[in-house]
Amino acid sequence: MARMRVHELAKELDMNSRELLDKILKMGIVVKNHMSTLSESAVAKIREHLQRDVTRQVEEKRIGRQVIRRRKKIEVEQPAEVQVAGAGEAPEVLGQEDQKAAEEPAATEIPVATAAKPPVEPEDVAEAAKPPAEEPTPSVTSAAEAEKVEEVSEKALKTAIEVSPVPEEPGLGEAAEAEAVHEEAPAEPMSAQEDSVTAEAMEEAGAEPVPSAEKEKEIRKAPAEVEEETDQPARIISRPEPVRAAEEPMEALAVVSEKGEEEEDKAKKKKGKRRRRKRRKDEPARIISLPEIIPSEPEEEPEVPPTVVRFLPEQEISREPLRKKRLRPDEEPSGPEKKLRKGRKEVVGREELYTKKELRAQDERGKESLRREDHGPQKPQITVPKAIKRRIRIDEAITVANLARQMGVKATEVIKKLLALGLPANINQAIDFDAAALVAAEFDYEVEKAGFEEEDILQTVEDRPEDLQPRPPVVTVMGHVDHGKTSLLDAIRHTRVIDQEAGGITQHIGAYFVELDGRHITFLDTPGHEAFTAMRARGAKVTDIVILVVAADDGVMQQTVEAINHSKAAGVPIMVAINKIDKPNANPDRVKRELSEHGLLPEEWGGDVTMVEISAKKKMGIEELLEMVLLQAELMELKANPNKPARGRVIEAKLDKGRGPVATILVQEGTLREGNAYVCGTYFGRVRSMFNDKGQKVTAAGPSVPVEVIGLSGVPNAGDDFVVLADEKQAKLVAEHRQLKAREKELSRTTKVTLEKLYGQIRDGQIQEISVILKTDVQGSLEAIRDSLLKLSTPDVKVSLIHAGTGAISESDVMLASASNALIIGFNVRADAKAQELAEQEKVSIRYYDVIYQILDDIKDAMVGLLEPQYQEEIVGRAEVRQTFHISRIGTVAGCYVTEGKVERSAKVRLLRDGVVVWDGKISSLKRFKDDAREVKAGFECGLTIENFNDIKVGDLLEVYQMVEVAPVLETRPSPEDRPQP
Ligand SMILES: Nc1nc2c(ncn2[C@@H]2O[C@H](COP(=O)(O)OP(=O)(O)OP(=O)(O)O)[C@@H](O)[C@H]2O)c(=O)[nH]1
Repeated sequence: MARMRVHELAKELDMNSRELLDKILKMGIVVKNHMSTLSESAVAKIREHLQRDVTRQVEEKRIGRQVIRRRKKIEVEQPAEVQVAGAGEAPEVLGQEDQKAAEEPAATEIPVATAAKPPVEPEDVAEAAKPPAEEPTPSVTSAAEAEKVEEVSEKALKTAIEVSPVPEEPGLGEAAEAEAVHEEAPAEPMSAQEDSVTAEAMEEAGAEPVPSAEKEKEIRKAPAEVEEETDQPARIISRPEPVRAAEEPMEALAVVSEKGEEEEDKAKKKKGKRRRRKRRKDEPARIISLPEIIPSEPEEEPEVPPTVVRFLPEQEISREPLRKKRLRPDEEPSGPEKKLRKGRKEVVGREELYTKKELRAQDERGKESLRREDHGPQKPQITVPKAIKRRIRIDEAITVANLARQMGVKATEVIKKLLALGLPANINQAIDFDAAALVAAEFDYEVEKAGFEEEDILQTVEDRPEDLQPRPPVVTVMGHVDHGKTSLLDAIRHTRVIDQEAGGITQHIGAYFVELDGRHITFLDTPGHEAFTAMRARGAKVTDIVILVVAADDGVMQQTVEAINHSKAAGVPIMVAINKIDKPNANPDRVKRELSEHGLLPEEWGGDVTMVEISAKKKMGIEELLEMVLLQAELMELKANPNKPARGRVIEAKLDKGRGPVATILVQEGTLREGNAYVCGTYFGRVRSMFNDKGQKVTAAGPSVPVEVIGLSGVPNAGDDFVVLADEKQAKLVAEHRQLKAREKELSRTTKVTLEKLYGQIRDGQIQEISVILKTDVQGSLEAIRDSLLKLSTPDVKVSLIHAGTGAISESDVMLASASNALIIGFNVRADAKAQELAEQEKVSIRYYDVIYQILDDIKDAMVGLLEPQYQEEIVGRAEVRQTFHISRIGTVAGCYVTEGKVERSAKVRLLRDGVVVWDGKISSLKRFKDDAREVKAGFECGLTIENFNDIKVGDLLEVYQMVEVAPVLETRPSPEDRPQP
């Protein structure tokens, strides 16, 4: 027999571990608790001691005639006194079994084991050894109970059970008792003596000593190891699980007894399902080897309470710090625990991850973020561009779309603002600088006039004085009609150009280059002040000297004066050529006198105007005139720098069938060469080839030299500039920019006033008067029409005569009309082609008449249109209400009888009650029976409803009326200030 533990021995002896423990202690054998190991000699001693105390008796009692109750009777003798180390009290002696007590329910039979209580009967002990939870309250009178008692008694023959004085609770079974012992065990400190005894006993068995209490605690803290042990069959038994606590003694008894399978099986059956399950799980062989294994593994120390063993691992693991760096070397997991950690998903608390300091820091940060959240989430903020970015550069006009894009707003917003400003425009329409500035201000943007960007490219460098060289003068001929301008140019050309050329074929290029004694003069073959003005209107200042031709026989005429004025305005010096001196009625002095009246005083009269008497027809005084021109040029010190890229002006341009666009360019400065890249107006290109005024091909043209240039991408306008650039790319850039500007300008150009639009413009407050430019064929009709027009003026609308004159409608007239927003009336005259073209460009309205009263009627109608429309009430019909109906959703329907005229669906209605107007509104519905009607005539009945009015009563009178527009009547009384002008 090997060593045994107390509880195993108790099981073998079929008695309570506590009781056995007490008995052992009383025997003087030092044990700590029921798990303490007993040496072989101690076991033998205990057995011997207990067996002596048990005697077997069978008690028979006749209950009836045929019934004899036979009971096993265990008589417990007074055990021999054993000296118990450390226990001063004498062992208790069990008294005789009370017969009656056996018949009482087991629950009540279980004695409360206290030191003061009487001994417990053997039957009671046997009963108490069974798990009370599985055993119903037995009735000792039943046969089954008799058998049970008999079996227990048989076991009791081998064992002596001594009831210990350990306190018990009534009804508490062995299992609970055992568990209580288990739980108490760890708390009980093991004395040094006990340790030594236990260790000694273990040494005898060749096993390792039982670990100390401290060690045991450490083992409990190593849950993984304990958990791992559960996989080892031999150790399962050694682990005092709570569910098995009550079974352990019985199991041990069964194993150790080896009395036969029968006894064991019987015992198993009585233990119920849990017992059977245990048996299936545990293999006998392992159980047998139990004693040898237990001491070899200190961590198997079954001192650990079952509850602790079961739940401790996870608790302990969860408390394990996650971070390895925090682990001390002795805390490092190893072996099974390490494996366990690998395979298990661990839940680690925040407190285990961070130190207290870190946690405090995190809490502070959390509070800070909460404080920030208190302010609410940040909303997207609309960033306002800097002031420098809120400036928009506009040349002369800008499209609505472009403006909106530059401001970063929707085009519709811009259009709305424009409408609010009274400037209706669509998205593609260009608005001028002023309108753009107004709209931009609405969006907090500034508009600044963009310095012409191309100026950055077309840089004009001031020439140094030493670079300047004398250049030929450029001369324009002006004069009144038929005074001989063309004849003069022809005379110069023939004498100075054609006559010198062999062959005499001169190509007309609009300019002549005349040589006189090695000196040159450039004549522009565009006589007349219209062209001069047109050139000037484009900013082209090409003429150095004006030759004013005045016929000696005719004197100063209207266009002579205009030419004088135009020249003076341009600041161009004038030289006078008194022509037709060959005529007999020529009177040069009269001409000089008349010219002096216009500020041109001849030199011989002390003035500064050179006057040369010539005859174009007779070619007289031509060279003298040229000499005087050259002299004038010398006085003017006309100079230019020929050593730089050329700049010039377009004198004339046309589309040649064979050569494409051809332009006559007057080089004003620099030298134009073949191959030069240039920009000309809105076109660009390279100079493919050049020809002079004689049709000769040239490779270079200096200042004041007219050349015909081929290689243009389009036909430019007269007066356009011509600039040579470094490369064609730059030229293209400038040209495209100009095209864009021209387009915007064209789009922004508002149509000038027309007679048809006058009314609208006056109504919108744009026009308070009608401006007219009158051109007639004769002076007489001019005066008649002028007086009639001025008489049309009324206090509401004023007719303003901007300009009146005889002759065809000229470009000047168109330009004037464009500038003054006037319309042109031509009486028996027409506009010339250029004027017509210009009028189309400038959107100037020209109206032609041949009957005076038609002019007056049209103007009068236009003026009438200017007046606010007037409306007059017209009664359509009358009706009386004879019945009313109220219909939900519709309201009150008036059943009426039309007494007069008719009732119209679209008409207005006035409701009269006792002669008082109660309501004035519109008819909302009109029905004839059930059908909608457009009108109901007198003598018929109808039903009608009035818009937004339901208080219709029987007897009300309805007056149906409509507002009719009445033509306004103009007051014929002229304004005092609108007297006919001289
Ligand atoms: N006797 C005489 N007749 C001249 C002279 N110069 C021009 N004429 C005549 O005057 C008329 C008009 O001459 P133009 O050269 O056409 O005059 P213009 O100024 O060019 O006329 P417009 O082009 O209509 O403005 C022609 O019949 C010429 O023959 C001249 O010196 N003496």
